[in-house]
Amino acid sequence: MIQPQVGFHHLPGATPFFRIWYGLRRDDIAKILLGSSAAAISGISKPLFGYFIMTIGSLTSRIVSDTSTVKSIISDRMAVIVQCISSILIATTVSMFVNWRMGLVSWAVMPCHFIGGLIQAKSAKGFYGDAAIAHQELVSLASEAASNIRTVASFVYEDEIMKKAELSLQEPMRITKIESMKYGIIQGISLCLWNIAHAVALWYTTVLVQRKQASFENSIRSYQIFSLTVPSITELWTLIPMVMSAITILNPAFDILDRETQIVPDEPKATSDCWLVGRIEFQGVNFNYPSRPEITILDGFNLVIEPGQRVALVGPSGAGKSSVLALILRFYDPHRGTVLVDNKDIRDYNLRWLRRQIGLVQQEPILFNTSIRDNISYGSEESSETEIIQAAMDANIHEFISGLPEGYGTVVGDKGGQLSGGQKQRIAIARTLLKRPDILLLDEATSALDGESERVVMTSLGAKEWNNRGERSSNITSITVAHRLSTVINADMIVVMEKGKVAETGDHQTLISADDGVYSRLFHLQSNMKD
Ligand SMILES: Nc1ncnc2c1ncn2[C@@H]1O[C@H](COP(=O)(O)OP(=O)(O)OP(=O)(O)O)[C@@H](O)[C@H]1O
Repeated sequence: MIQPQVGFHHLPGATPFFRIWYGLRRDDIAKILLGSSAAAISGISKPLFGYFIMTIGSLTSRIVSDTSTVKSIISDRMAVIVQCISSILIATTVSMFVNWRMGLVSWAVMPCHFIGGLIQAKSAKGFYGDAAIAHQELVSLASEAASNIRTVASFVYEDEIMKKAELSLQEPMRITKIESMKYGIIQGISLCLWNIAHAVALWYTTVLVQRKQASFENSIRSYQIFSLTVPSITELWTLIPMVMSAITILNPAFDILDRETQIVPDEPKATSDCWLVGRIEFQGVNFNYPSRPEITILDGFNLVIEPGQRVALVGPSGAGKSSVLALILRFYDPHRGTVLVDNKDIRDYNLRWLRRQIGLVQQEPILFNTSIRDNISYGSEESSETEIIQAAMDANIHEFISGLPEGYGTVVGDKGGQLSGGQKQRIAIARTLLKRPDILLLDEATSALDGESERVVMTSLGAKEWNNRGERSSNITSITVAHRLSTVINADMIVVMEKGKVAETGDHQTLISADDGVYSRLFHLQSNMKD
């Protein structure tokens, strides 16, 4: 199965706080604070990722919780912080004006609040961070379990999932308990410092009155200004830790955004108005997945597919068939060697344009919880009803759709759950045909169809040509990956793969006549199983 590539592109690296407020880059700040060499040593440069490896759950959790954190930092907390700072400044000026001695005392006791606030900030950091991580793990687990609910239920795995959920919360809960106790004590100390500041200010007020250095009215005014401002100071110091902790939570979110894909979809920029003829060539391709660099998947792989040819890739599981399709779609680049499309290196095409010319149908098609019509026209929204129906006919699904009470307006349910596997596959084939691809990649795309249905679909796909593109009328190039050899019997060329290499090529008749060949052995094995 081919996994889709998800790329996050070109977001500048910056710490969240500064990125939000000043748009400064992280390495700029590091350079300012530490000097450029420190930035290099600390590895602050942007990470490069060939592939994005993350569960849907944790990604969803980040999107939901982190974006609301950004909102709360920007819209709520920052407004209050600015309000506190301005009221402190105004109050200090006024109290200096009323009685400068009192004004100075107000400033003199400020360190009590600063120290209390700093201790709070330090203790709050770990407190919020752990809760966020625990939440993320739980969301990931819940989303995975919910999206695979049938597998979970069929293995009676519900209790295990509950245990895992409890387990994932145990350690953070232990840490949170300790942290909340620490936080409470620290909060108490900081309130104590707050009261000390009040007591000192009040005591000094009485001293000033006794020494006649201030009138009773002015000293009361000055003390009132001070005491009314202290809550702002305290609030400021309770908000700053919150913002600091929120920034800690945001760091992983920005780490995701800072990821850059090695395969940039918009380079080179130039696209083409033409279509592809459909010639594909693999020249000495060596390939391994970035997540498992030690395992060679394709080893000196050579293959030429002529325009309009119907090619089948067969071979034992794990031979690298789907990986060949992944390279044509440029989900990955080969480690060594070249993939050519129409005699041009695949890397020289604008990737988005190239992918638009290629249709892929996978074994487990992804359908959306919307109508059959919308599912078929996905990505080809400008298509007419006639074109949608024609695509459905080619995929041998029109009859079934017409028989439904709501026809093409029938909603297919979450992930197409209200349809059978074969119906989903045929809708996915119709969707891909509507895209009018020049190259069609079928990865076990008809595995859920019965023999007759598969024959109709494969015959229709084999004869497919897009006549309405000017002078062009050649068949589309198709590559079919299949385990069931009856699927590929009519292919123009069957490529038998073994351990990342081409073991045999030829049409069905040629390959079957080689008694000791891999294809012949597989074919007879499958025929015997049928008997
Ligand atoms: N995303 C991935 N990361 C790491 N290894 C992978 C990845 N996808 C596939 N592989 C490994 O690459 C090898 C070839 O996989 P591939 O899917 O191309 O084989 P295949 O011939 O299509 O197999 P099957 O017929 O079972 O679908 C396998 O050993 C598989 O474990």
